[in-house]
Amino acid sequence: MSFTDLRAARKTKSYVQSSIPETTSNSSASNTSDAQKENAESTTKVASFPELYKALPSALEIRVSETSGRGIWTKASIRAGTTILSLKPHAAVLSLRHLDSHCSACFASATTSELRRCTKCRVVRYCDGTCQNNDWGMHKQECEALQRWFQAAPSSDVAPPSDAIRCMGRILWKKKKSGLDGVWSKEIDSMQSHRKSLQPSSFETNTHLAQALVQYMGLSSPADLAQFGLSSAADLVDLISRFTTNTFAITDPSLTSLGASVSPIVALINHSCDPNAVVVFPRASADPKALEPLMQVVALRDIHPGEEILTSYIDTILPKSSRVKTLQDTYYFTCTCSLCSAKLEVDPREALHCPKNCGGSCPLPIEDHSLVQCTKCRAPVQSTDAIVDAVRVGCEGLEKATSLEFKDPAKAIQLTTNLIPILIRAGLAPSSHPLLGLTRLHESLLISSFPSPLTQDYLDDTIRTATKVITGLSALLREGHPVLAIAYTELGKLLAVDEPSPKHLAGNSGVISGTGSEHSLSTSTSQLASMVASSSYPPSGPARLKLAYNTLLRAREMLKVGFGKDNEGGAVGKEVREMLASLEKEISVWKTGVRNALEDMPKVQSSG
Ligand SMILES: C[S@@+](CC[C@H](N)C(=O)[O-])C[C@H]1O[C@@H](n2cnc3c(N)ncnc32)[C@H](O)[C@@H]1O
Repeated sequence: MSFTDLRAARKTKSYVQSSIPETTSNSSASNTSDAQKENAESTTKVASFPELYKALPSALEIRVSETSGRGIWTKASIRAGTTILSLKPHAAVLSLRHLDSHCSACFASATTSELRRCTKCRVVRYCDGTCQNNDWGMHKQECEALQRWFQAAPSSDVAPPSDAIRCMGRILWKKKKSGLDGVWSKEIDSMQSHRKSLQPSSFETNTHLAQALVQYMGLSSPADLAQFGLSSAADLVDLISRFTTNTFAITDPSLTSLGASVSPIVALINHSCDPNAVVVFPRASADPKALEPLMQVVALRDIHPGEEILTSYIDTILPKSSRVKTLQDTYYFTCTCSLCSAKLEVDPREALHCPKNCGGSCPLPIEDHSLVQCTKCRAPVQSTDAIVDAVRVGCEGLEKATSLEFKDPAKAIQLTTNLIPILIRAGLAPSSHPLLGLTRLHESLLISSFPSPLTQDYLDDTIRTATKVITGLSALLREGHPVLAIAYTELGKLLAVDEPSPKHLAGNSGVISGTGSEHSLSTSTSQLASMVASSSYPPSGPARLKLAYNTLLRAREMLKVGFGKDNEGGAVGKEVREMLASLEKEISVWKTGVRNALEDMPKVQSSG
């Protein structure tokens, strides 16, 4: 058992003994066998808190493992696309960027003028009085705290506190309101903390956060802390550690991050870089006002009885070294999942095309002058130092462009435009890091900067970029993964946009070279990869419509997995169904037009 395992085991003990991690002594699990015994007993002891986790369906159970502490296992078979858990988070807040464009209660998006702003704090906005009333229990004290925050601010342009601070504020006020011994509070207190393992840098960050939280909540003495079940500043740092380990990003149905949320039940799920389930917010509840934001855990593949439900805490398109670092820095464990322990000859996240184009691939060289060759034809890769340099520059550029995405999109797009060709010339496969990250960012920048009027070249360039994103993602993600489903949806939508100056009207038939006819417009990854390499891609006119239709059909199937089949892929699934219906009409109008034209043709010929 590694040190990390032992540490995870200790955490299990702390939960089992008191359900309040901060009271655990570090010396209580001083050796591996003690820890193993304690973990073995934990399953029974978890059951001794029957009042907690009532929302867990009976087909699921909490078990404790030596390596990862508590987790959720299934007793029944679960089919891909099944919604395993569906619940409202204990607490949720919008990030600063979305406070003016989304309702702070149900998280629906709207224009700023459609939303009603709270007249007192002037920070949060709501769809209407119903949403405002629904949120009042949470917002009441938050509202006073926000007013205090601005009164104490040195200038009028000070931003509200970060989403982490506002979310922790909501948690503490709700704990007090619902009773420190109540189920709600106990579930929050039972979430795993890594206070004792904090790195010095994280400790410093958490201490700063603690200071901001104290200021925001207007706490000035230990007595003030006691009302929230906290007895010292160390308890506050512990709350922050628990928050960091157990927070989920709230996303909209297209996976744009909207803010932060905490759900103690969903936080019981352990991590895998090759997950069998995913956490999404499909926005498909029957009563959006009261139930949203509804958090759902959906099965990405069939899961068998006795299997653990595992989601990914991080972006799995990243190479192993980045995943290991993030998991260690933020979650304090070393991942031993099937992907991390697989001995891959070439990881598609770090792959080069064969220099002889034999169809094989080569691992990325990791240092200058390292010897790499194609795993199929054994052709050696030349100029490895130039490739290493290109990757380094690409990684730095990706970081910079990501930080500029909203602050200075023109600069960000300049960076992605310059860097992508460098990495392509270096031979990186579309699924390789940082090429895939840059291509995804480039697509999203192109879409958000659509010129008015839109030009054919700009639209076609965006379509080519979206196609390359799918080619890269398909090598890494399971069919039906929500990220892939949204990528197909984006491409389908782009293909369905009215062409500003259609090529087919300028004499181009709209048939893609290499595909023969519009009937062979397949959306398989290999077909998309060969299409995007052709100079006549994307097609124009009817062939484009047909490709849009096929792409959206594929997206609909994937959305039904990634966002749940019960709700037919959530809000995006619904939008795609509507688009398919209107494309069907467009295609049939076009077919009728062609038929009529063909029927008219002989008459024209005979009269001539
Ligand atoms: C969100 S919690 C998951 C539930 C947690 N196991 C518990 O007992 O409350 C995240 C923490 O669980 C542990 N964990 C999650 N996945 C793990 C894994 N694959 N291997 C080892 N530890 C893991 C780590 O300590 C991590 O910080």
